Amino acid sequence: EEWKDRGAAVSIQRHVDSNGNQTHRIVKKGVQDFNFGRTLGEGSYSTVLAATDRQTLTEYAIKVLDKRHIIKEKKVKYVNIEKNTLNRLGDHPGIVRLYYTFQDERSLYFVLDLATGGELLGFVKKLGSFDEECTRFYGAQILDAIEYMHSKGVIHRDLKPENVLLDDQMHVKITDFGTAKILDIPPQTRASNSDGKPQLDRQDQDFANNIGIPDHERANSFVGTAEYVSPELLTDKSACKGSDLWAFGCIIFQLLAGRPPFKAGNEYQTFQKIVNLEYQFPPGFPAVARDLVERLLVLDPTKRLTIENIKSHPFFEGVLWGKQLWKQKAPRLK
Ligand SMILES: Nc1ncnc2c1ncn2[C@@H]1O[C@H](COP(=O)(O)OP(=O)(O)OP(=O)(O)O)[C@@H](O)[C@H]1O
Ligand SMILES: O=C(O)[C@@H]1CCC(=O)N(CCc2ccc(Cl)cc2)[C@H]1c1ccccc1Cl
Repeated sequence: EEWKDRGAAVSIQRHVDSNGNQTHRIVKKGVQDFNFGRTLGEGSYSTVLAATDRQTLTEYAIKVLDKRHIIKEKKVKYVNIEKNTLNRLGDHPGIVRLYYTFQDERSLYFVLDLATGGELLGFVKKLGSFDEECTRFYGAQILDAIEYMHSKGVIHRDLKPENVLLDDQMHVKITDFGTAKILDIPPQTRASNSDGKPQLDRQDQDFANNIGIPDHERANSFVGTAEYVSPELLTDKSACKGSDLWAFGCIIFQLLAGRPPFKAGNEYQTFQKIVNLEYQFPPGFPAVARDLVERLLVLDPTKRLTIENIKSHPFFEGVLWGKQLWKQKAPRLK
């Protein structure tokens, strides 16, 4: 009973030992197991604090969500989406990893990778814009992480430089999965109940209840950050994997130009520019990068470059994809 009042959670850590045998360790972590340090930042429903695990001295970022506030703002669904998505995406160097979750009477806690470098946006603002080499490196890491997400049936839906964090090696760590979309949850049917019908769990039940309801009629149909929203999300309210590649095109443009392609006085005008594909390249925008961006910022998502096409585009010539990409030194941002 002791673990209940310590707000601890029992979590199963999958462990693969040196000769590849998989074991499971029962790990019980709670608030008492960490020394909380400085505030790294604040979200609408959350505070993120640096923290050290008192046993292992490992440093983490712990995202603390206020239950009362979440319930009041009707964001409980997003909390579950963030947790379920992060649990699915536990094994990629370019995605913030979720180690534990636990709660106490007031808060929910997400123990995450600590990204000490802060947001990519900060560096773009500080430097004005990136040169081609830096854009290639950060673009490649972001694309590699998107490829992994999509392979796990996850669409981020709100990719932007604020959600691309950097770790102590200045490597990419993508965060903020509360508004992600999990595709085709394979209906895991449980042991069938009395009348022999397969028993669906809540997640599948929820999915099954909503299936066939187009996004725009679904209560929580979500729109990302204006500048990076894809045209299909604005016109028929449905996001697809291509929506993340539209946002990727906006990010590549912004790293080189120092501003996003679609920006107007207010959200409505920004949306108009997007659906009318109204954007201009600044003078001096590199031609190879321009070609890549022009093939990503395409209104019809089925006509956009696929991840494979992007990886073999001349702009990414020479990039070593896969594990190599994450072992190399980040180019100095200048
Ligand atoms: N793993 C992390 N390591 C370091 N800093 C982080 C980490 N996660 C979030 N932060 C920082 O903490 C701040 C709050 O992040 P959080 O995800 O809680 O809210 P948000 O998504 O930025 O805001 P909102 O909830 O309004 O979208 C952000 O500025 C972010 O840069
Ligand atoms: O899904 C889980 O892992 C557990 C299941 C048991 C549980 O009670 N919670 C918290 C559910 C919850 C979600 C939102 C609010 Cl505002 C309050 C409680 C879930 C939870 C615990 C800690 C952190 C996040 C979550 Cl979703």
